[in-house]
Amino acid sequence: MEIVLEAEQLGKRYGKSWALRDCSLHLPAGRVAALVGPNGAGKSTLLHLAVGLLRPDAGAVRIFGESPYDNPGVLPEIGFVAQDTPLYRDFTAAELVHLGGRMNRRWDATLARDRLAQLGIPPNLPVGRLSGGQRAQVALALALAKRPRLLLLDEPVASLDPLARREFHQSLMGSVAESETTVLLSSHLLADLERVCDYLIVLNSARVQLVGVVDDLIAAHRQLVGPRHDDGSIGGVAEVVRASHTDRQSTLLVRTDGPVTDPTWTVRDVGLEDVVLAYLADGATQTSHREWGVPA
Ligand SMILES: Nc1ncnc2c1ncn2[C@@H]1O[C@H](COP(=O)(O)OP(=O)(O)OP(=O)(O)O)[C@@H](O)[C@H]1O
Repeated sequence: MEIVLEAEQLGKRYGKSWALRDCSLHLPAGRVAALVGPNGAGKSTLLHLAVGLLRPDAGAVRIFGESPYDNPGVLPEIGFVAQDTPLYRDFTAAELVHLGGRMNRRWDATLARDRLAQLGIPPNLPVGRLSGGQRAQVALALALAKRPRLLLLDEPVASLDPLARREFHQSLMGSVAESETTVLLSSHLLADLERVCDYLIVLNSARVQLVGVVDDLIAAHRQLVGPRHDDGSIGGVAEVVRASHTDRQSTLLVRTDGPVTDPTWTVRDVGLEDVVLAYLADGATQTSHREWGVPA
């Protein structure tokens, strides 16, 4: 199994605060991976480290075995669309496609033009006058024209309406299926991600909470509902990820290590959104409450 992106105890600090800490994970080739977490979790920081825009303060990140900060030779293999889809606003889409050809050794202008024509993007209008969604499509077309082996997208659909989001994801999936590109995209839209991603990385408060193949993660978690349960082990449960209680009843999101056969529990399957939200529920707000001087 080829590993495209590998982070080992990776950390980045701004002043005294860690934006990313002890981040260890790997992304196998051919995956379409979701990078999720609340605002300020460290998603953009991880992507910027992966593309060599930031230098790690601890540990290492390697893309195809190379440090992107120390070895710019790996950068032609990476396509990156930053959060605000920065483009030269006075240039037209046609000019940007042409410019890309002058700036990149490997450049598929035909692919970019075909995509943009298919999407009805006007070629001769300055991109600053296109809609947010159209600009996102131009940025994606330019990134794909690079024929990258790894494509990093920082909240690519944030400015799109639901229909445009669906079209964006469909066209992205079509392109990467053809080219076998590995994709890592950050987003807050969990329901959308479930449709397009087969690998998941959850960040919270600068730390990795969960990494793995989506189907494996879903298969390894269950919701249990039963009489109030405050403590003690449950057969088949490796970890209680999140618990909520009423006076008489407990609802648990658990990671299993076998079948849960105790008949006092009603066992339900969970979706990706349930799993992610359970891992994000704890811990994030403690520091914030302290800093604001209000009770948690
Ligand atoms: N240039 C910077 N200077 C100081 N702190 C920064 C800087 N960039 C990011 N941070 C801090 O690092 C932390 C992680 O930020 P980052 O942008 O990686 O989060 P994110 O998960 O991408 O958030 P969002 O979902 O809001 O885009 C935050 O606490 C942020 O305030």
